[in-house]
Amino acid sequence: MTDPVLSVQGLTVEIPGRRGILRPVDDVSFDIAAGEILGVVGESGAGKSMTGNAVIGLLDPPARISAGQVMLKGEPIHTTKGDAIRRIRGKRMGMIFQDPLTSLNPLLTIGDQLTETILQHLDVSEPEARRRAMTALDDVGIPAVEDRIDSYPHQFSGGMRQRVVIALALCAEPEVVIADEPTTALDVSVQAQVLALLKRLCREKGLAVMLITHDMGVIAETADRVAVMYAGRMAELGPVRDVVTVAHHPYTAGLMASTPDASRGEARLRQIPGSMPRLGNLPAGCPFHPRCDRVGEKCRHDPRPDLSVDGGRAACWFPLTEKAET
Ligand SMILES: Nc1ncnc2c1ncn2[C@@H]1O[C@H](COP(=O)(O)OP(=O)(O)OP(=O)(O)O)[C@@H](O)[C@H]1O
Repeated sequence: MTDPVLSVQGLTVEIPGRRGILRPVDDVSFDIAAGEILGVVGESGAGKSMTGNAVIGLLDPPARISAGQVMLKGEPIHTTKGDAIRRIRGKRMGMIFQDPLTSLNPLLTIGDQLTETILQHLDVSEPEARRRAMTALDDVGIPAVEDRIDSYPHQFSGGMRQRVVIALALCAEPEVVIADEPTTALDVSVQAQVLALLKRLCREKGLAVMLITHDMGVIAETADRVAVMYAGRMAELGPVRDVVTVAHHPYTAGLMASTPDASRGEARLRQIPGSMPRLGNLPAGCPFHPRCDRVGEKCRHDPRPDLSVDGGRAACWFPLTEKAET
């Protein structure tokens, strides 16, 4: 891989609670290169959003980064606070959330919101900012931009609003984009269009994109590499085409099996039995072991192995490429 734009190493987030310290993100590491989409996938509560929020400096106290580092083009940003992190967030890292209405101000036209953001982060004149706002809207496929730029968010459909949010995240020309369930609130057909747009912009603008989703289908369609998370830790990391062909971690295989393949007309899902353990009540050994059909004695007692950089792709004692313990 060329030098990564975003490098996350050993990232750990802690939340002090009445019954002790919770670790919603535990020793998570990944890199994202320019023009690459890393998909982060897992069920609800896996720690995906918390990872994204930690990377972009948006953790709500008392949650805090307790270990590890976040490097943006080799520069550590995990200790950056206040105005400095706000500047990085607007200018160098953009964020796209699930609900476009949380990112848009209902009282301002989309043109004013874009122009304001551009003026805040780029050293350009007001007419130039307005021109760039138009280009940004054009880039995300808003038709008849000249007629729509002075419209308010509620005058757009859900899909078009999410395009505006993408324009807003990209208008200050960031290097990294974190998209947290960007299409979950949209109809399936609109979802595909918005994901295709994100992919095109990632390639054209050389963005490093972290795409957070619970949907393996979205990953298969959109991402280049995938990080599978379970109970705050990384279960598997690898190129999407390898992972969807042969999952190494039983949890990844379970996620794949519960994703319907529309091309084969599949509708019924085979859900993974059981549910993700609560953070304050993690089982001993591998946290996935109570749900795992390959569980061996080791899994009940020994912490799961680390992901090894070369060799093992999954944090599992008995990955699917090896014979299960009998
Ligand atoms: N303030 C908090 N105090 C205690 N636990 C928290 C707090 N905020 C989040 N958590 C827990 O942290 C874990 C990770 O949450 P996170 O939102 O990152 O999961 P996620 O994978 O993004 O799931 P979802 O898709 O539902 O958003 C969850 O178990 C959640 O209950």
